[in-house]
Amino acid sequence: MINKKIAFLGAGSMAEAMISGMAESGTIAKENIIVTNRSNQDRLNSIHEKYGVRTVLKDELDFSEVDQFILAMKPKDIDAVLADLKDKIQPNQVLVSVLAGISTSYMEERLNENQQVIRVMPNTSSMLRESATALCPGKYTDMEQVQVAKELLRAIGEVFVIEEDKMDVFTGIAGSGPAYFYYLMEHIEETGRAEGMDSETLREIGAQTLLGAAKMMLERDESPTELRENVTSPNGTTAAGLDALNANGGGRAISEAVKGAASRSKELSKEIEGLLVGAK
Ligand SMILES: NC(=O)C1=CN([C@@H]2O[C@H](COP(=O)(O)OP(=O)(O)OC[C@H]3O[C@@H](n4cnc5c(N)ncnc54)[C@H](O)[C@@H]3O)[C@@H](O)[C@H]2O)C=CC1
Ligand SMILES: O=C(O)[C@@H]1CCC=N1
Repeated sequence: MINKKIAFLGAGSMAEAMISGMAESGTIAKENIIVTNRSNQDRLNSIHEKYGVRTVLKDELDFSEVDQFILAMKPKDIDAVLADLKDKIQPNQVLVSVLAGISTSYMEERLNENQQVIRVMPNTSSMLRESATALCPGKYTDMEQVQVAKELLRAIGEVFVIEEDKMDVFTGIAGSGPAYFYYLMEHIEETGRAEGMDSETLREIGAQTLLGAAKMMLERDESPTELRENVTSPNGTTAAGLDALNANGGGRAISEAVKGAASRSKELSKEIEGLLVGAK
């Protein structure tokens, strides 16, 4: 068990997914997880009741007791948060950000010299401890603190330490990725319903198919291409399905989804840095 205290700044859906996974994992004691937001006490009460973690409004947080802060607000709120944190956070404390598009250097430049920061990209499967999470440390972050963050994040799934210049594409693949699979399922369910099947059964069938394919990719040595070929009998049903996918731009649509999300991640950084006209 990790004997550190962490504080979430922001208690929205991503924070809740992480809190839920961490609270269940036994990696960190629930009383060492503190959750804050600006003003929504009802939301904090609900998180406390569901997960047994400590909750306080942000202005009531005792900063001195926290080892790692986890920033989990929207990217547009980052400047206000960093300005507020600058003189409160101590050199031995670490700022871990899950914000899409916010670079480690952006945070470092707005905090005191040599501040330890870590950029992370989880996904909402954190809730079931099945996230694919990326991590990259800033320039001044101790390896020991990186290890602590890694161990904590392992409580919510698999952790990949990557170069920061890969963070945008990682966001496009894994941060946003669950949404693509849900979208796929929405269409599968819709098609099955049109053929008279009920939604509940379809959900189970679709999810089990996805889970089986995911496990095949993780546990077998074959590449996705080989696995696909094994399903595809000559002149059979899969070949017909794949032909329809190709004819309708299925492969291209998937690539474009990843590229679109990655490019939005880049764009978010520019908007925040005020380099883009019409920034919000
Ligand atoms: N939702 C997702 O699947 C993922 C989200 N992220 C990142 O997580 C962040 C949060 O996203 P969501 O949870 O979806 O947003 P959300 O809107 O559900 O939650 C944001 C929360 O932050 C709070 N907040 C804003 N300013 C604050 C401050 N100064 N101090 C404390 N709390 C503050 C808001 O009241 C709100 O509760 C975003 O930056 C996003 O890029 C990263 C990976 C996946
Ligand atoms: O949609 C977003 O911007 C966030 C970041 C990755 C997933 N959700």
